[in-house]
Amino acid sequence: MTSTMMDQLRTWTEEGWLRPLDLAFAQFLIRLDPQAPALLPLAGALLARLEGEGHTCVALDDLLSAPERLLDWPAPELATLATALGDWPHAAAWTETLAQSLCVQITERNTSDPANSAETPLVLSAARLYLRRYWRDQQFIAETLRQRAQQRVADTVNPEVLRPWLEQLFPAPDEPGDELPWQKIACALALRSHFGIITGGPGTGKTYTAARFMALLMATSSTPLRIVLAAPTGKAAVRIDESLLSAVNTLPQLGPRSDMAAAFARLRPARTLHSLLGARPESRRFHHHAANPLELDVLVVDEASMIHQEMMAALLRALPPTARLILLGDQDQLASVEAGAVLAEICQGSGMYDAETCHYLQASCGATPQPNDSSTSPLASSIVRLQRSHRFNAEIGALADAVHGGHPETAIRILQSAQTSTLAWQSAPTIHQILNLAGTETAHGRVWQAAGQPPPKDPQQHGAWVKAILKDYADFRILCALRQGPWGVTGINRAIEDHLQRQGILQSHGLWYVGRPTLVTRNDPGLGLSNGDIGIALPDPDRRMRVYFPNSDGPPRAILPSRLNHSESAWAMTVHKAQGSEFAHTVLVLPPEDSPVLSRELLYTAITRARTCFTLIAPRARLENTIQRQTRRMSGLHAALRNARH
Ligand SMILES: Nc1ncnc2c1ncn2[C@@H]1O[C@H](COP(=O)(O)OP(=O)(O)OP(=O)(O)O)[C@@H](O)[C@H]1O
Repeated sequence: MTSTMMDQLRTWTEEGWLRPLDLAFAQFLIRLDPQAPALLPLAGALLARLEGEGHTCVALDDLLSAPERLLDWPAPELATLATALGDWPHAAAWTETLAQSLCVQITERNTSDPANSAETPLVLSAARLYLRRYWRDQQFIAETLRQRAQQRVADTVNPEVLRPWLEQLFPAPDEPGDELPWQKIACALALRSHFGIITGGPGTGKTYTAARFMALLMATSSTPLRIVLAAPTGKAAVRIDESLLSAVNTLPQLGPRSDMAAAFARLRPARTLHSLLGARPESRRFHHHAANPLELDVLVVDEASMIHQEMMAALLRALPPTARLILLGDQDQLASVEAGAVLAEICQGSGMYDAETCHYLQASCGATPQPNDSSTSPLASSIVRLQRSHRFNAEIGALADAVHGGHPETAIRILQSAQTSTLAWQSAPTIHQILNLAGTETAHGRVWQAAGQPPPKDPQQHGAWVKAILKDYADFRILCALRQGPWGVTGINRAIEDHLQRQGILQSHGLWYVGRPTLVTRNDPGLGLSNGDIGIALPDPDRRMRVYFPNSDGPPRAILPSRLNHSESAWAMTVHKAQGSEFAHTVLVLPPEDSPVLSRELLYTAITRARTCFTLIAPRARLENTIQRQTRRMSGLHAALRNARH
């Protein structure tokens, strides 16, 4: 029976429906437990395959009721899978069968049984099957966040004392007609406990609010605080630096202003989470952990939707229990590339505040939401969702709302009736449209032109020339849903490079050419570069090619191309890689054929990258079913947050 199952897994691997890694994991389980039932290798291979898609567990009811929603397999393979699963048609049958294996711990069974509490590679808990490390991280995150949210900071400012400070920082309601002053509420809640989340769409004032929270901490603390800013990627770290700078400029006088401005200046530059925790090359371990915690009092992390589960666990382990953690992010954006959707899971069911919290808000903010004690998450009172965008162009905002709400007809109406150049839609896509867009009308065209000119000889002028080119490049971006294929990143990058060569603009000598935008694809601590950083290959004053990277603290950094071992061209990039960035003009290309990666969250994320102009290149049918497809990552974190431990 088990050998027949292994044959089937091998066939699926040869046909490409499972990865060699998935098969290898099934083989590993069988080596550990040769007598195991046939369900074990099947469960192991599916679990590994789905982990590769970002799920932190397999929810058995989801798998058994609708495997086609989870696995992008053709109908015959799905039918074979359904037959294979037929012997274990419900979660209880899985529990009974997998309880016979040495490889699975069933958490609901008697954990005093040594066989059951051993460090098995798999854990089955509440009808969800996990790789042990995911289960362990999930339980740790849930337990730690519950404790943090419930623990009040020792020196909380009295709400009556806080009130005039908050009135000074948030002088008027967000907008006449706004129901509640959510930014003020977010600030007051963040001050009260060791954990807080400020979520909301783009431009809703997350950084604006966080800056006021930090200013209040600085103004009211009797001792100097060690405040650290961080983000999951280098790009996002640069952006929070920039946003914070403009937020500080809008701060009212709060105590000695010059001190405050200097104190904020000392917070920069923001760190990436990898560098903050002290990532070690080729290792999952970090320099900072529970026994060697970070030395800080307050940690503010931006773009928290990009934090994957393993990173969140590492961060919480390294955080001293007395330190405050504030997460900023948009829960509706695409989740991290790696497994988990931590921010969305934590924020699920938020927006309900218990009576004690409402009492505190009334006293400190002079306004409060209705108390609601029926919340399913103990963290709900630590989370605030900001409602109104202060930056967004109305048409882009309306389109983002229609997509987020799952209304294809409304989205199409908005795109078709756009009166300004803010929105454009090409519903019969051709590669020429993309080349035209990238070539003439936009900042890319200026990059090409500038790169073709001789570089200034004077170092200062040269620095300004490089900065201007980097800025032009940062104003325009083509985003793709897919990596491969003619409508994916590789196809479009190649089409643009071929086009430039035909036009005589690009003089290519192998991989590198003047004007090549270059995306770093792996962290390189030696060079001080992070996965996702983008530079442009340009001549230095002596006409030697260097790749120049933006640097918020000074002139662009020049790196020898030969030192960039992991990089690719970046005329186009994936929506995933663009997370944490914004461009004046964003173009999104969807392929003509359907693909499971085309989801509402991906489209929402792409639209919200656009600051002033968004162009969609996609057939109508693709747009419709992209809006209809909602991705849901399987995870037990929300349930674990509700249920303390199980
Ligand atoms: N209450 C407010 N009154 C006036 N301006 C505001 C207010 N809140 C935010 N803004 C302005 O709106 C803009 C966007 O704010 P901010 O950068 O804080 O938003 P964000 O939610 O952090 O954006 P992103 O999603 O891009 O990170 C900024 O220019 C900020 O100064």
